[in-house]
Amino acid sequence: TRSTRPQRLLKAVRKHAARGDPQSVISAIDHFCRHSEWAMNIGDEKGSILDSVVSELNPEKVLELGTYCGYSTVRIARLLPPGARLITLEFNAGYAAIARQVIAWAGLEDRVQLVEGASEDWIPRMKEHFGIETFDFVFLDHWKDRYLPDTKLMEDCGLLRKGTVLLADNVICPGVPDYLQYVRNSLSYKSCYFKSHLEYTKAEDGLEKSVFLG
Ligand SMILES: Nc1ncnc2c1ncn2CCCCCNC(=O)c1cc(-c2ccc(F)cc2)cc(O)c1O
Ligand SMILES: [Mg+2]
Repeated sequence: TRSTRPQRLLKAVRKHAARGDPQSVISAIDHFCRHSEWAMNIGDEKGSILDSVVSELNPEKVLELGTYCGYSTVRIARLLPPGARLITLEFNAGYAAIARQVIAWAGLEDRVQLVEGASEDWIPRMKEHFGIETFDFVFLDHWKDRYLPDTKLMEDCGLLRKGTVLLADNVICPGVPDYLQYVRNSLSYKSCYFKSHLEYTKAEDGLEKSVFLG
């Protein structure tokens, strides 16, 4: 049977990236998506904005919603100190299987925990299952109609603290209007928009950075 796009992306990583070298994994995926097949990774342009937010914050506890092939997982994890932990949730078993291998190829498996399942099922279990009190940084890149309900769920589960940063991908394309309206109008968030482009295209997209005020 035909291979899947994530399988072809992993093959390109194995062919062109050096084991244990996260930057070469990032470059191999960006090259594949620009010159072979578009894929819904955050990409290099929005990825640089993600890098700057993570580097400035230096988070210890990170949650990523929506792993896909692990591109943003690698971008974030490569910037974390070895003691820091990144938990990434992926609903699709096929994507998760590829992401595990991409993360391992980058040599970052020691600070990444990939969990298969739906965000709404796992968010309420973060404390008892992973011993997490609160997250310092949350990257939202999963189903666009789950951004808002999952943010409210994280609030209700006490997973956000004064200063926790939420960074949301695709706030223009595909778009998350209900989430944007909430974080931009709620007195519990200080929000700002980073204008950019949809990965590997000229279409507008951007990231919304929202600091939880407690
Ligand atoms: N743990 C969990 N819980 C719930 N859902 C979960 C999950 N884990 C995964 N999912 C399910 C997410 C499926 C992928 C989400 N991302 C997207 O849908 C996405 C789409 C585009 C796009 C833009 C323009 C186009 F023309 C076409 C596509 C770009 C992006 O950067 C995207 O992130
Ligand atoms: Mg995205």
